[in-house]
Amino acid sequence: MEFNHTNPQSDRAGISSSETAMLEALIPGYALFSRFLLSYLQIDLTVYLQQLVVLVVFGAAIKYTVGYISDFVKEYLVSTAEIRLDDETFNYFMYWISRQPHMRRTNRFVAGVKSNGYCSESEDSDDDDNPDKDAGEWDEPGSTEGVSFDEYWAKVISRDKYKPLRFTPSQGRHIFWYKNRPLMLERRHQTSSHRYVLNNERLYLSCLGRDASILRTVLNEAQQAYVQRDGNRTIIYRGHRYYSGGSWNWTRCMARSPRPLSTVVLDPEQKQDFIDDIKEYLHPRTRRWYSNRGIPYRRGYLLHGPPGTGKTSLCFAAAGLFGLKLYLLNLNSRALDEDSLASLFSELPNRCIVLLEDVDTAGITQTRGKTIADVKPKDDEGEEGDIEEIPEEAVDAVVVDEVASTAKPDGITLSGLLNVIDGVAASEGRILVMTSNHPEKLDAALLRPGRVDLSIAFGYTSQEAIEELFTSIYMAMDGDSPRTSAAQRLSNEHAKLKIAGVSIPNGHKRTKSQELLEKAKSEEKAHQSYLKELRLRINILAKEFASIVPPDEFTAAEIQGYLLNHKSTPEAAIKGAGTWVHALREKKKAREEKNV
Ligand SMILES: Nc1ncnc2c1ncn2[C@@H]1O[C@H](COP(=O)(O)OP(=O)(O)OP(=O)(O)O)[C@@H](O)[C@H]1O
Repeated sequence: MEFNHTNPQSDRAGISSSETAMLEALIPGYALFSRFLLSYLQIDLTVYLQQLVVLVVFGAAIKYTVGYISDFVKEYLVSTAEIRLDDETFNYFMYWISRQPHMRRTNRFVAGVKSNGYCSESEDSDDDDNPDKDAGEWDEPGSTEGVSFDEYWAKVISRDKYKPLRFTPSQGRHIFWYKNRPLMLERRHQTSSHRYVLNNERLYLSCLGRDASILRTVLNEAQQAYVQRDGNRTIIYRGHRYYSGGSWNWTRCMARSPRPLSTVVLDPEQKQDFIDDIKEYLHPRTRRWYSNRGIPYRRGYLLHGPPGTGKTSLCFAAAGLFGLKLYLLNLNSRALDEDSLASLFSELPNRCIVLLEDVDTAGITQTRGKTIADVKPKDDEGEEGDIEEIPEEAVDAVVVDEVASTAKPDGITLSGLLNVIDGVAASEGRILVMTSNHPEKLDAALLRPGRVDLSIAFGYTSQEAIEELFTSIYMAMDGDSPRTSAAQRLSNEHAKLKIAGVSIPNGHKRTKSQELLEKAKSEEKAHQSYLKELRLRINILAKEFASIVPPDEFTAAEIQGYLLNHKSTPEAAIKGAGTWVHALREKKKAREEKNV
């Protein structure tokens, strides 16, 4: 029965080789590994093959089942909100969570002096970073009296040294309770192929159940907390990208106290025109009016004039007056290409001011100068209003040709800018303000109505403006004077006592509250008469100062700079004005000669 005789060794070897081949196909390197074990450790893997296969299959089944269950849970039993780093919601949430009680108990956290530690900007996101707050503390009723500057300053400096630490959740998963419901936050780094990505994070906020309303509530609350902290401050954003090669985004860079419009010295009519124009544009009926007529709802302004004459200040004051956010973009950045510019403009909110400063230096001025001259008849040159005479199609046709021949390898071209300002896909609802020191260098196409609807010329300071600047520096303003604070304090105390119903014991005719009120009234009266006297005195000094400083020769910035050197001594400012004028003239002359 030789035929039936079986050699277990050869049989096993036979099974082994076929199975090894099969396993080799499934697990590359299996044959080598099993031979290695057999030769050096005398372990025959084929003996354990069945167990191994069962183990692998079991493992795979468990993995699959867990994955399936996890997917099922995620899909049907859990709701999740994804928050991306480049969106402002990330700031809202991090700010909010850093102030939650559970962050004091968690054992895994990121410690930092900013709640959003990823931000490269010097964002004054925390209340503690707000310089207005320091000033406010100094003004606080009672704080000025009996507190010397040295004491106050020591307090501020010590607080600056010990910036409060903010704690935010670290990478990974965190469970916390919100309104008696468990929520899970996952902070995750996204892997990126970019070498320069320092931090590319996402947050995933989940709750049990398919009803995600609790997540919306959390995020709304976070937004409210973040926005409330800003109060009436003007929020400034900057076009920015986190890393080379990354996408451009608007990054919040600071929140500043609004600048009162009255502090911008400009021809009152021009100032009013600008403000009225914006007001009219923002009116809801105007939006409807535009849309009924198929006109794109956009408004553009050009503020032009020498440096330091108040262009940026006016724009900033307007943003504060209308409570609009200010979006700054530097067109000079070589890294900014046309696609990025278009994407930035497409992300603008419905109502905001976009400020493009010094457009004449953005390298887009010469791009079409020659071409426009070609299109324009020679005898039309220099006449105002000729810009509109250029047929639109001709201009646009030229743009394409010209761009093809002059497009730079980096930076933006004029056509790119024109497209985002009023191309078919251009954003609506925003107010565009461009500033320029040399409007004559700007291309006519950039200035045509629809792109620039109102131009405001800023010039050197006139005699009235010099007087106004002088008055604005030396005139007492709200909060300047401790007297105002004292009167305010007394009045507040009176109100508090009134609310608390505090009164002097029986037998006394007048309540303490009444006494305080009368004291506050008399202090206020004295303060008002002091202000009246001061106003009269400052007006006389302002005229004197304006008679020394020649009109239409210096910028407001130059005059303001000089007056700031004599901040509390107007008489000294007048005394030194003649010498200052002479010195500044010499300086300017020397600069001009150097430039020639
Ligand atoms: N018309 C003005 N009224 C009040 N302050 C002014 C005026 N012009 C300039 N200043 C002061 O001068 C400084 C510079 O002003 P601002 O930045 O607005 O000038 P600008 O015209 O935008 O200058 P640039 O062209 O260099 O950007 C600010 O501190 C501002 O307070």
